Amino acid sequence: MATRKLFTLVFLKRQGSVLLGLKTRGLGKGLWNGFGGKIEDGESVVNCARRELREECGLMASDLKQLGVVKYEADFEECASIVHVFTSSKFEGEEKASEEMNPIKWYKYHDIPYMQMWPDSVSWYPLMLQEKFFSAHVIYSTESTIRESIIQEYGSINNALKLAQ
Ligand SMILES: Nc1[nH]c(=O)nc2c1ncn2[C@H]1C[C@H](O)[C@@H](COP(=O)(O)OP(=O)(O)OP(=O)(O)O)O1
Repeated sequence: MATRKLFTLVFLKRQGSVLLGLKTRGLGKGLWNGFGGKIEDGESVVNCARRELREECGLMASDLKQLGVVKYEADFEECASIVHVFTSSKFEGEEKASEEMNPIKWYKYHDIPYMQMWPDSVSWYPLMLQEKFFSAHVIYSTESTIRESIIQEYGSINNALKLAQ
């Protein structure tokens, strides 16, 4: 079986806005995104989501809910990436930028800067913003060109999780 890298990605929501950060380094540098990163050995998916959120924007979420799974493949890479997507609208702590995400900013849903984000974001953010359960399977042919994208909406997270198996 091809190797896979596992990630989390968290979106905090407040009154029609979502908190995004500008990534300063590594994968997705220079692009706005939610908060997340690689799942460490022995770490549960939800604990990774909590940890990365706190590390990258200073906030702690008390009701993280998994909405979806995004699977990324690329014609020029052996390894697939599985991203577990969460949301929360209950959080506390001191909101602050970090070394990895700077600045951080609340964006109204209609003002999300899709032109400065991963090209696949626009295809599944609408489901995520509406709190729908979903899966997205995205295949890139170059770093900025999507060759194929299959987005599906479900009644529960269980079907979406099949993409992570
Ligand atoms: N095509 C894509 N579209 C998207 O919206 N998010 C993506 C994506 N590919 C990866 N991501 C997300 C997953 C994850 O939340 C983040 C990348 O995580 P990183 O590589 O920064 O992980 P870490 O924070 O563990 O890294 P370091 O601390 O720098 O080692 O970007």
